[in-house]
Amino acid sequence: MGRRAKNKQSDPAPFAEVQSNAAPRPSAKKLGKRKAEVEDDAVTKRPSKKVKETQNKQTSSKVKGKEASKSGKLSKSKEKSNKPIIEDEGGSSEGWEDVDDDMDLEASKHSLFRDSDEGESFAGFTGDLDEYEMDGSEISQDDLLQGSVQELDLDSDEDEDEAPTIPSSRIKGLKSKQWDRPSKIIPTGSDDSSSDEDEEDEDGPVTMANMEARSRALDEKAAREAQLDLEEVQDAARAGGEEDDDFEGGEEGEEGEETEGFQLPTAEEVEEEKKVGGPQVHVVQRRMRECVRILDNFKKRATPGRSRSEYVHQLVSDIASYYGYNEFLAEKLFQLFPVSEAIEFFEANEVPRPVTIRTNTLRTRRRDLAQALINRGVNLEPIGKWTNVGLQVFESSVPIGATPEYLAGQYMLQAASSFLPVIALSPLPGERVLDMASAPGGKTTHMAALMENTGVIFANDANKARTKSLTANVHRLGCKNVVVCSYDGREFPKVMGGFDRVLLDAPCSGTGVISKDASVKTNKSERDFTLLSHLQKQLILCAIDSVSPDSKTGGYLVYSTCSVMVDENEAVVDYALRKRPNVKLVETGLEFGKPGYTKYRGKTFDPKVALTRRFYPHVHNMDGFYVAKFKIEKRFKVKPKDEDENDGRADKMDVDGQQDVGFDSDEDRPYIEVIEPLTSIESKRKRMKAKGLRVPPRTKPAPPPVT
Ligand SMILES: C[S@@+](CC[C@H](N)C(=O)[O-])C[C@H]1O[C@@H](n2cnc3c(N)ncnc32)[C@H](O)[C@@H]1O
Repeated sequence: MGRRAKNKQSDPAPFAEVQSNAAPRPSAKKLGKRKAEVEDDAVTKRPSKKVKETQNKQTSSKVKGKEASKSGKLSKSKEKSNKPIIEDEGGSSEGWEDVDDDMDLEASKHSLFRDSDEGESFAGFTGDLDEYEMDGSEISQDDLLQGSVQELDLDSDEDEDEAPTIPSSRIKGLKSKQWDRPSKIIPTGSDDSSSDEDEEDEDGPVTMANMEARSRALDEKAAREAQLDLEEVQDAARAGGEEDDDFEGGEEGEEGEETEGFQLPTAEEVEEEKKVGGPQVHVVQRRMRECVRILDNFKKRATPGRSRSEYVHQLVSDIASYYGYNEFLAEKLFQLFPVSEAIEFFEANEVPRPVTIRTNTLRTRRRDLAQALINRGVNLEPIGKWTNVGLQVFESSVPIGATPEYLAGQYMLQAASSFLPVIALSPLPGERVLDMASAPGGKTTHMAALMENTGVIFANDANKARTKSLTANVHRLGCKNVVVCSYDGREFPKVMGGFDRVLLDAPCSGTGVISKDASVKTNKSERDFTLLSHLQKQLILCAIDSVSPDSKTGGYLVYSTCSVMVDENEAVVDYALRKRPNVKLVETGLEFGKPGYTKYRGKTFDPKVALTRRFYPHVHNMDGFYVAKFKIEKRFKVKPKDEDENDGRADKMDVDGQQDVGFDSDEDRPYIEVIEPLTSIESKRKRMKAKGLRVPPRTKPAPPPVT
């Protein structure tokens, strides 16, 4: 069983849905882990709006299957529709006998499956820094070189190469509100224009000819449902259940607003709760609702004498126990959002994201792939307008990770968010590209397709074991312009430089992919974030220095993570801007995403950091992700500026200046101290030996850095 499957969570209903009079439970320590179990007991009540919409969506989902069935495509496979879409490698291939070759392919010739190249790839990784037993000061150099990369396993595990699995809840129970209907992978409230109210789903079979219209109608419906969901969550969070009718009154005229009936627990009560193993679930749920409601309008709703931080503290503590996070991480994530949005984020992490695939345009066209998969009984549709290679899979009677098309390399199983950095980088045919942390190759193979198998991509990953799956994917997808290598990214550009474009899809905490790997909820500590941010800062400087400012066609770096943490994103980007005055941030070219923070908890970043993009599960229905794009210019000499005048930043591109741009400021020292030993001749010799390369004689000086 894959890691994803192991970490799979059931899909509990939003806390707001569980009535506060649910049957009391004796103890609720580790509530998060037992949440689903608890909810079985709890009386659930869905707001009427929700019920209606849910019925619609279920109908719609069924209708899709019915349509396909009518067209003769799913007649047998429908019976098997409860089978997993994707099975572990070696999973069965049953369902293939359902293939119907009679589909009128001509009908598909026009319409939505425009061919093109974009998007791809899989989502991030999640590393477990706890496995890396090191204590800051006692790290040996070799540990830092190899341990930090390989033992940390700073890689995403929800990879397309590893027998893709879908949590069974996606297929069987249809519990997930986001899964059991075609929820759209786009920003909510997007630019969908057209049209008719409720286009009927039952008016005929799905064909390639009518699929675009159908798809649009479903998208619209999904957008409406998403909006209703959002409103519902917000209402529930604010109003705290139907008994709290005071919220409807709005902000005005609430003078005598009801605050009675809920009091924060006293220290003694908290102690009592602890003694009996923690609070009961319904107590936690009610307290969370009340805290959200009060924090939403603290002045009017708080109990006199209680501070805002007391409510926040209680809410964070309850979030941690309810959703199963450690308190440190619950608080760090909570701080990212306004109060009720934070709840939406935590809720979204309980729900799996849609299954998506990327067409490999080196092997096929999207419409042909869609047709082939429809013929096999796969229910799918294009992801959204922002990608012309992505398909979202709703249900399938065959394992999506083992179809003949998959094995023939016609597609990659990839999270929609992983398409984004490659779209932002937009490598061109004939270019020289570095993918600095590339395994298992979702983004590498996407880039190879955009480059039409020309030029060259150096696909590097420090973890040698992971380069095996990278190589396998490169072969399966027919990428002929890829050279796989395994260096610590911090050795670039000394290993090689002069790239037109570089992608640094950095090792990160995986806080954007908690729905795929729930272990992140409990295995991250403050020290992990410090170490990761440190590594990311080292890597980004090396990535910048690997780009050729003289590139005729490019000169770009894209930095991405599957983390939502500011320390791993904006703080790293801002650091790079300060350390390398020859780079500037540019538009990512992505049509959606929230702007990066320019101010966060007392820190101020370069205003241009707003050009970077954040993606969230609760907003975009995709994994949490971050994308920044830099243009690298020539390294002119710069004149140091008066610290006071310029916030310590060098005056960029002042050719009359004196001081070269470099690493050698005091601020860099802690980073250099780690890098330097790693690039010493001796450790280089060791690494070369380990790789089976010929080691140069000891007298030979190390090659000069490539600039
Ligand atoms: C987020 S994953 C990359 C996913 C990949 N870009 C894809 O789309 O398939 C991060 C990768 O960074 C690698 N890594 C960790 N530390 C590294 C380092 N110092 N240098 C290069 N790669 C590193 C991990 O082995 C992991 O494969």
